[in-house]
Amino acid sequence: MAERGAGERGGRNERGGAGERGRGRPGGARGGNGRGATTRIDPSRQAAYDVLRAVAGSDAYANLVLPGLLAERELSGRDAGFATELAYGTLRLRGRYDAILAMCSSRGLTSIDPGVLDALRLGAHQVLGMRVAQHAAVSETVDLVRANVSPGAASFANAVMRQVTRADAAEWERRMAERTTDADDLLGQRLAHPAWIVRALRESLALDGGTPAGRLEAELVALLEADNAAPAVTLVARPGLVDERELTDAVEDGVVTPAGLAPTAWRLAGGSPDALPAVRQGRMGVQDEGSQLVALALAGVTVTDGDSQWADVCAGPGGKSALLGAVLAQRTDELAALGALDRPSVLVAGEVQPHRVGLVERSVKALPPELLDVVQWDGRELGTAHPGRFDRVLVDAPCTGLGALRRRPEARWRRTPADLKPLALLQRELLDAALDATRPGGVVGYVTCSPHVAETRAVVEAVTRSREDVEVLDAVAAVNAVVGRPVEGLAGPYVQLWPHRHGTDAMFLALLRRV
Ligand SMILES: C[S@@+](CC[C@H](N)C(=O)[O-])C[C@H]1O[C@@H](n2cnc3c(N)ncnc32)[C@H](O)[C@@H]1O
Repeated sequence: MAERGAGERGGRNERGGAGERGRGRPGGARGGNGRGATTRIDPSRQAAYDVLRAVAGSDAYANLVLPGLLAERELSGRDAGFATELAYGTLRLRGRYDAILAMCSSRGLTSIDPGVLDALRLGAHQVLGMRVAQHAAVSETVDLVRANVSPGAASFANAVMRQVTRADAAEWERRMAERTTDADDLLGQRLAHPAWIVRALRESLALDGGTPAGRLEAELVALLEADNAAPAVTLVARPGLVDERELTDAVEDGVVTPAGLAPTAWRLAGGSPDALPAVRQGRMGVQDEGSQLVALALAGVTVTDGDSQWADVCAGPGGKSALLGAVLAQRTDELAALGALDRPSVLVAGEVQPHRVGLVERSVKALPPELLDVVQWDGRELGTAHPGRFDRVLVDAPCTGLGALRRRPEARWRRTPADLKPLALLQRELLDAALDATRPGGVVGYVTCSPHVAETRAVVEAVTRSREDVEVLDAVAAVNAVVGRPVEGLAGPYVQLWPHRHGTDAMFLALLRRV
């Protein structure tokens, strides 16, 4: 064991001198299950392993489990960074590592103990996806299995890991190609996406007029690669709540840089967003730049004859409600100064899940309370509850989330094609209800964080075909107006943003005027 410890430290030093990380801290397992009583398990690897087990065993979300686990085990700095990269990277690239492990194991993956399989996935990521020394990755994986599963399983893990180290990533890709005839399957294995998602993304890129001619396959690869890269943290500075001086100081101090498209969007240079007082106070928040762009585009479309009644149909957890609310507050002040406010302004933010209603309330805490009406509702009933009431309505519909795969490492392996049909039906019902609740002349923004055609243009086209009171607006012009210049790679009339093209989640926006 002593030699393993030394080897392990060597491996870490190759990653940047974190040799003594985690020693003597609470949280390091010492022979879990009492089976390997003398083995000292690296706390970071144990934390990553526990995240994978939680994700597999209880449908937990890694980004919700990991922070609590790191805090509970007092892992910070490099230890926390290593555990995070190990857990998220392994979860993202799971399909790739499974394809490789299948070639290294004498048993089919489905007959391997799930705990052993997760440890092997972590080991494969250390060898093939991180710069951890091979001997360290092998011995730490074996120790993890011995401590968490059994000594017998540890020798199996040792045999598999030794096979994994016998080839480099390029050689494993060559071997994958030998075993697969389906091109989407192979691309999916290489770049760790299920084949049905590869096909769906290709279809969406093919229908997107922003995809340059002859570049479909190259764009697809760039998109899949972008899904595998951890995104930078983007903040929103809610208009009217953060003053210019505060932002200038944050830029001068190297804390943030302008994100580049939305005027409200700022990239965090590093560290925790909560370190910023404006974030703690709800004047700023963590929000993808694409989410900001689509909300600001809806808020910017010209609406005449009153603009005080806004609704956010699917509000939880409240990021877009907070941005729309801040814009509405500013607009209300401007109208009041001109004596042109016809009635009190309100943003009704509704959400079906009670606990997410609470999240919305937290998100909008910095806004004037009289401006926000946070409610629990089923958005499908909006049209009958409030016919023709609203000037602007956002439908940020529940969706597969295929546009935010880089943020939710496990999501791509959880979703199945069977999710699409019920979601598409719900999306159509929500959009229909939103149009019914909008007055003639008012505008609805239909948004998804999925680029899947079944959830985007197919929903919009099904609804617009079935009604005669809807005009499709040019959403590209609305986004360009927000950015202040033409954004490359947008074709219209809908907006489809892409991680590899725009550095945002793959958000979709359609703007519809009720006529
Ligand atoms: C994509 S999320 C919205 C994200 C939110 N707009 C934001 O920016 O923070 C979709 C939300 O719709 C909610 N939802 C699902 N079905 C709904 C329904 N029938 N009525 C209202 N909300 C619903 C989900 O619970 C989820 O919180």
